[in-house]
Amino acid sequence: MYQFQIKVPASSANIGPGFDVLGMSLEVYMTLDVQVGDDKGACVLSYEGDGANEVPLDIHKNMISQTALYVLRCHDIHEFPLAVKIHVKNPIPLGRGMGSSGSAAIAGVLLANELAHLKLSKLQMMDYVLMIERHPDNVMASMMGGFVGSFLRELSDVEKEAMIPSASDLLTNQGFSRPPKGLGTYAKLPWAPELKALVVIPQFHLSTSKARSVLPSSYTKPDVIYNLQRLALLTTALGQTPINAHLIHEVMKDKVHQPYRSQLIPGLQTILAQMTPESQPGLCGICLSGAGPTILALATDNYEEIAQKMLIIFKQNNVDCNYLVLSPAFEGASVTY
Ligand SMILES: Nc1ncnc2c1ncn2[C@@H]1O[C@H](COP(=O)(O)OP(=O)(O)O)[C@@H](O)[C@H]1O
Ligand SMILES: N[C@@H](CCOP(=O)(O)O)C(=O)O
Repeated sequence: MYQFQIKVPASSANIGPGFDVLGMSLEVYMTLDVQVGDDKGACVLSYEGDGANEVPLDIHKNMISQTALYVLRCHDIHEFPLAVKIHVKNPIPLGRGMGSSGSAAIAGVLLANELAHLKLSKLQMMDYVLMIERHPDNVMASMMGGFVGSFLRELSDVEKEAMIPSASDLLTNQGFSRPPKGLGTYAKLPWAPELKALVVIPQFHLSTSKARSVLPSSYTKPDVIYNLQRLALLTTALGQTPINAHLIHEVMKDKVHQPYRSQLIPGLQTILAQMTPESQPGLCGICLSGAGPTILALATDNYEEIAQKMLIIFKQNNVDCNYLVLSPAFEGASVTY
């Protein structure tokens, strides 16, 4: 018998104008305590934490084990190689824009990699993660750690066919294809040590698929230019000391996803309009975290005061929230024996 622990941080993706491009890992960790037996046998899942009442424990329905089984199938292995007990502790809130599904997919790929001794590198494992999550920003940050920019490789027509089965078909084994190799490329970006992430987490779920369904299929040239100009400066502005709060506030503005998603998040527009470095000393930039409804405020001080102001605006919109002040999880996902 042997045991190991998988640890995967949460994430906050997009960071304003970097839709599907930028992400930061957050030091809230989902852990899997894994005990592997000596013989063949069942895979038994147990779970505590956020979503304990809704996350299925059937290995063919749970996203972590489904992802692990998908990776094993890609290596012509059709069940867990040995009996295994997996205890999941998950403090990452589900369906809130803090990357819970991405972290679950990463945990599943790391699990398969260990159980079948696949010896895949983190970047190779990302090919499987990206078949499930399809956008790189949140998962690349959780896997690699820190503040990360990423993109997906352009695919040939043959490779595009591999992407035809939906993630849900791959997970439920209704469809099958292996990932194209080298799908994701990333760079770790500088992060000023005085910057912390204040996440204000509304008490309602918004699935990423619903939040993507309200986005338009095309954008105007001025809106694209607006985001590109800010994105270019943002990648430097968040790494500079001393912090330039006014610059950060301006370059975290977005016209590609937030305006469309505000219909799903009561209070978002007011928060983005009212919360500025002038009105809230210590605040730098503010944006939707991932697909929402969580708000990410980057700040250097006065976290409690900034959070309370946002809680009041959400309350005026009948939304209750809690909040956390977090640093980036610089190490990313890990496995320890
Ligand atoms: N630890 C987990 N174990 C199993 N499934 C999970 C876990 N975390 C997330 N999920 C799945 O991912 C869904 C949420 O994903 P999504 O809508 O993308 O929101 P998020 O912004 O939290 O990633 C959950 O409803 C659940 O199906
Ligand atoms: N770029 C994606 C990021 C989704 O992140 P999540 O944390 O909400 O899963 C998007 O904005 O749709």
